[in-house]
Amino acid sequence: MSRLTKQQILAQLKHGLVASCQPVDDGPMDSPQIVAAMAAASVAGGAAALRIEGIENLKAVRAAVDVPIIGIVKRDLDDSPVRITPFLQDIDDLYHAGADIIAFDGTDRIRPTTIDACIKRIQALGAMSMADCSNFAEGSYCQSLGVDIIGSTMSGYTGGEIPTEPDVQLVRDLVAQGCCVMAEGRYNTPELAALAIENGAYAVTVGSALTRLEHIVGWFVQAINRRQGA
Ligand SMILES: CC(=O)N[C@H](C=O)[C@@H](O)[C@H](O)[C@H](O)COP(=O)(O)O
Repeated sequence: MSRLTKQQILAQLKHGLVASCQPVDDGPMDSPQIVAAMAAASVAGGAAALRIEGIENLKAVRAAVDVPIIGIVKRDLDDSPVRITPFLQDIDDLYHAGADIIAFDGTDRIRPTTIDACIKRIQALGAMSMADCSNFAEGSYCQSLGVDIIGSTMSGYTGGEIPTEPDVQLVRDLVAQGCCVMAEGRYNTPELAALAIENGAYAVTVGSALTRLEHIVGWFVQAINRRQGA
């Protein structure tokens, strides 16, 4: 498989929309064929890149599109809250399935593999790295270790109530620190996605609002029910 260079990937990503095609687990759309169709439809709509979970999904998407793919593997571990690409083997598998950028959890929590080891493995393979962080300290730390892209992905997901709005302030702070920032997490409308870019994000990733049909339908139903006082 021919691979994009880092320069080509960054040029393609710049100020672009990344469509995260992650169906609801075990839902009716959770199959590689459907994920590949979502990915192709997203590219047809103008997505600059894709974020894909799981090796089988990644292989199916790689065969269907040419745009850069951010690959992740999600696991539920017994002894760590870290879910996104926790093992070095996951990194190898994602690379060989065709990921251009490999994202991993960059939070400061108990984890099976150090952040440093993840970065070194991704670099050794020649892929680009992305750290999914929840706050400024984590983002700065990952940046200091040489991660290519810092994502705001985990903001709001490491404890407490999940906010409804995206963490635009974190994007601003990381940009001011000199990071190449992927705004991600709850950018649920076109206006919010545009706001991320306005605030200096290199690119913005949108998932639920594009590809989790159960969530989207639920938002509409809830709005109707609220209006009716239900
Ligand atoms: C916290 C976590 O595990 N986030 C995941 C990371 O891959 C996905 O579940 C999100 O859908 C993705 O980050 C995009 O965000 P949103 O769906 O809000 O547009």
